Amino acid sequence: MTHDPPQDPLPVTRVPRTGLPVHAVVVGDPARAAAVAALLDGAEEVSHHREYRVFSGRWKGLPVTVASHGVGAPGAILLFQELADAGIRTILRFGTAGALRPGIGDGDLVIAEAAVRDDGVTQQLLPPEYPAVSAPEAVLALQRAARETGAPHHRGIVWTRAAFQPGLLPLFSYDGAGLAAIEMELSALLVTASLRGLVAGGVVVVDGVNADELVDEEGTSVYDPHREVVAAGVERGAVVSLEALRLLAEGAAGGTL
Ligand SMILES: O=P(O)(O)O[C@H]1O[C@H](CO)[C@@H](O)[C@H]1O
Ligand SMILES: O=c1cc[nH]c(=O)[nH]1
Repeated sequence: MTHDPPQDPLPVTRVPRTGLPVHAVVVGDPARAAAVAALLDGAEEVSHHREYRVFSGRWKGLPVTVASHGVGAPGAILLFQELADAGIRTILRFGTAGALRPGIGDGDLVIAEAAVRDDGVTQQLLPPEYPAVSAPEAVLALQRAARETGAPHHRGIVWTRAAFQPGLLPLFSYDGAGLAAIEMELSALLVTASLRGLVAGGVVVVDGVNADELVDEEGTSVYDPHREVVAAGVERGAVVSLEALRLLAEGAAGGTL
């Protein structure tokens, strides 16, 4: 899984300008990118610069790209933009998140229908009224893949929030708004996809919430991604993401919204 440096790479992420498979799974953690790539046939590392580690391979015959974007939307959006520049057409984010809604447990998957744009970067690109929405076919593909894989899953709006650690300011309360999960990059992907004409969506594995006031003790716990229940969810989520990409490529998402 080694690589020669790509010729004429894109400037920030150093991904190759041409030749990447057009369907991609993106994850925060470079080690998770390697773990997802290990599920592929013929996986090869294409490039690795900063937090941006990129693999290509085949999932059930479909050529796919797997890439890491690091923590935080301002850095992640640079990968999303450069993947679009490299000709990628479909991007699913496979991340981790805290659950915000009762009934969503650790290790469960949350399929994003949309995201709150609290990401710390897209506010500088376009007005706050602009929505961050998943492609409906991406929602359906992820839902069908989760059902067929037997992965416990939920659907809902995700809160993308730039600050992970609590500070002195109180957290805005979305009580009553029905948000499903909190993470840090998805809205930047969804906005980029709308601006660039890509198909995008996201699925996150619940690993606990990093803010005491958000913890729902009946469902999710305090933040601890290093548990067996999370590892099992990540294994299921990796397969769900790749399978959803395949359904999207075949135009076979199916199901009802
Ligand atoms: O597991 P990933 O994909 O990195 O996602 C979540 O985990 C990180 C925080 O620990 C943030 O990037 C957040 O969005
Ligand atoms: O970004 C994240 C990820 C997991 N849990 C959180 O509360 N936030």
